[in-house]
Amino acid sequence: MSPHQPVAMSFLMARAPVIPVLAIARVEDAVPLARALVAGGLPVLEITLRTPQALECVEAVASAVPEALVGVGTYTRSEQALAAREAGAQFLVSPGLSDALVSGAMNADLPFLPGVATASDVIRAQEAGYDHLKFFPAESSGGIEALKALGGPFGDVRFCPTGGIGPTNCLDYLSLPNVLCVGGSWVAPASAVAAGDWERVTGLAAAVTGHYSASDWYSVAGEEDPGSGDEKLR
Ligand SMILES: O=C[C@H](O)COP(=O)(O)O
Ligand SMILES: CC(=O)C(=O)O
Repeated sequence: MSPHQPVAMSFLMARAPVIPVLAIARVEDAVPLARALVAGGLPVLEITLRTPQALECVEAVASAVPEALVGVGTYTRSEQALAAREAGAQFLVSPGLSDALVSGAMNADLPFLPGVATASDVIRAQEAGYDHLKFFPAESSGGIEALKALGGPFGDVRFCPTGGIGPTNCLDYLSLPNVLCVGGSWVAPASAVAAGDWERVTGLAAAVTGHYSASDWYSVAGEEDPGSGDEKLR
């Protein structure tokens, strides 16, 4: 196990209540999308390898949005780890766990958030040295009740549930003692990204974080604030 992994992952997972899970279709959307999420209080971003240009997006965000902590998601093949690191990724997220993925993450010296769905998966992750885990797919793997049950035998494990989480159930997940944050795509809807509606993205993020103002949005978006700066986005 990489000795710094639990510290780094615990920091990342405690940094914000939601890790946006992003599949970015156009490289030019990556930076404004990242800025909009940061402005809404969500600086830890997972850019998934689900689009061919994902690593270009990581590179763009890593160099243009220093406030963001950008990682690569949908890490499913060990060779992706070094490519992610070279693009500027600061962590790796996978829907699952394998020996090869662990080796790849260690070779790249990147913190790794492996995906688990069962007690046996958790034991396997612990054997590999990981106690900060993604619970995926959260809703269809038993959701909140499953996390409560896993909290019995695995009281020291901390989870980032992902899959089927949105504005109506995220606070219930976040209230669990073994949940540090949740992952989800709802804060960056494809329709908002396609339309360049960054203020909507910031509003969805701020609806969870709750304390970000319009002036923050204009400041991070690099635009002039036409208002007083005190108006809430939501
Ligand atoms: O595959 C699912 C994504 O990782 C996130 O799930 P979601 O779209 O339900 O938030
Ligand atoms: C779902 C997930 O864990 C991922 O794409 O990284």
